[in-house]
Amino acid sequence: MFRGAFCIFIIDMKVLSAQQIREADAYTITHEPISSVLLMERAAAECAGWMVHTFGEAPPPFYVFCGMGNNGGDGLVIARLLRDQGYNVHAYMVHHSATASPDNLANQPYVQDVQSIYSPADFPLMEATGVVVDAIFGTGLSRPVEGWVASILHKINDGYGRHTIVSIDMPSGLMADSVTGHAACVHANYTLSFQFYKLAFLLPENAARVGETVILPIGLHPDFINNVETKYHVVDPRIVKTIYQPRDPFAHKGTYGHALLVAGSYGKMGAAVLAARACLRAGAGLLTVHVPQRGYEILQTAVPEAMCETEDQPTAFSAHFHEPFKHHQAPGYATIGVGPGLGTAAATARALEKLMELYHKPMVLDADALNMISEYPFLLQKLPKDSILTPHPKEFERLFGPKEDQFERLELLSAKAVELQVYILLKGRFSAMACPDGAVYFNPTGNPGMATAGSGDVLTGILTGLLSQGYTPKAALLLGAWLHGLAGDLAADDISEESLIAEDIINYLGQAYLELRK
Ligand SMILES: NC(=O)C1=CN([C@@H]2O[C@H](COP(=O)(O)OP(=O)(O)OC[C@H]3O[C@@H](n4cnc5c(N)ncnc54)[C@H](O)[C@@H]3O)[C@@H](O)[C@H]2O)[C@@H](O)CC1
Ligand SMILES: [K+]
Repeated sequence: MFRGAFCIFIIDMKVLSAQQIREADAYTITHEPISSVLLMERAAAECAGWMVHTFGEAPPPFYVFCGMGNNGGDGLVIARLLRDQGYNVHAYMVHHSATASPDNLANQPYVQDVQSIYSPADFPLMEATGVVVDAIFGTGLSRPVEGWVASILHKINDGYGRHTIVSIDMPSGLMADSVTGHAACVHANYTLSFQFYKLAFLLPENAARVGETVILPIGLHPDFINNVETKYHVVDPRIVKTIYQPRDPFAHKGTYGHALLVAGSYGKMGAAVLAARACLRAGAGLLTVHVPQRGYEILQTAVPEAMCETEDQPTAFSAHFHEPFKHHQAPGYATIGVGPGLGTAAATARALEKLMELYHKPMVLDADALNMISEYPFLLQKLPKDSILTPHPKEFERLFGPKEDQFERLELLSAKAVELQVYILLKGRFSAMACPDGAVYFNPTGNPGMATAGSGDVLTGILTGLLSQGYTPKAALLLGAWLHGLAGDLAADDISEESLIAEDIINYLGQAYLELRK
């Protein structure tokens, strides 16, 4: 018996634009109410607290570079608070504008010995080690940083590796919602971002600038956050714990669905094996794997828990599918995952087309299934509604065309999910998952060790296994991407990122599930 879709209320972490953050700020000041200078104090106190907690054991000298807006105001307050705690703090004011913001001005009298910087010649000599606090520009940056101020940012970057660079709210020079390109920008080790991720942090081209993101709550008003409409979201533990459904004590294997995986071809049976193992470890009740005739023994030996089927009339040693999948059975499956190691033979593409004509529940399409769709774009119109597509950037480009930068790619991702009424997961450091309503969720789990052969096959298996159990496509997608990344993180903690192989992600999936129970 196939369990019905879970009814889930999904909460999430919104990604606000710079303009929306300003509105959140203004709303909080009016409705909490709190003065803007006290809100600055609260934000800066969070930063100073984080620094004491992180660097407090062997206090380094702190070099705090302040701008003339409110980001610089934060810097001034941080300098004061750290000095109050007895730390050795050097403070600087980078005079990039003629006037300072009112809250910056209000804080200036309380910080003594602030050295002014008017040109690169004023840049200080710093000790070999220390913490550089970058509070020059935040969300108020309105254009690329140029001229002597750009030189100051470059000089800060010259210390990267010797100094720990902590950017307040944003690395100075980074545009929050648009392309920074090659413009000058601080390269931070840590970015202490107030309350929200900024979209720029989630783009691969900015990874080296942002470093590790730490989100610090500063008490912006919950009414505003709940009501503000955003397209972009970051998945967090609260969301996945809400989605996750512990097992029913009265369950039997039929409760968790019968999944079909269509995968493997000559030389690529490993992809089928990995997807099958991942599907079972994700919790599918029953699994049938459809492989070419010559992959039969491999699959049966490597994954004894799965059932295996081949073509009705197998061609001897057939390397690809020449027969349609078992069409008469297809509708009975809870879901179907298609693509890992499948090959792109014309006969296989025809079989895929027939499968999509026959099967109307959401399926998972990856790898060669996507490559065949790129080759025969009319297949896009035959995708079952709410299916999940999981392209890596090259597959995405083959499917939907090239884009100049990730901002444009995300727009296209969202538009295609709406147009085709499917879910599309664009793989990357923060995999971006677009929904049929246009919303885009970023998954924060995972590490570079997962950039390894077969990692995508494992994700296909996990998603198929979750759909099979009755999770809705959206729930399966958000939970599956999270679990996949978390299993990779747990594996890397034990065996290193370098040694991590796809099988390890499967082996740590159980521990990732246990984390959800904590
Ligand atoms: N929005 C919020 O919720 C809060 C914001 N706070 C801080 O306020 C910051 C935003 O402050 P502001 O709006 O004052 O903006 P910023 O402090 O980021 O910068 C604005 C200043 O930079 C100048 N500027 C912009 N682009 C420039 C360029 N390319 N070259 C030279 N000068 C340039 C502007 O003329 C202005 O003087 C946030 O990043 C955060 O650090 C916190 O103090 C408290 C809460
Ligand atoms: K900054």
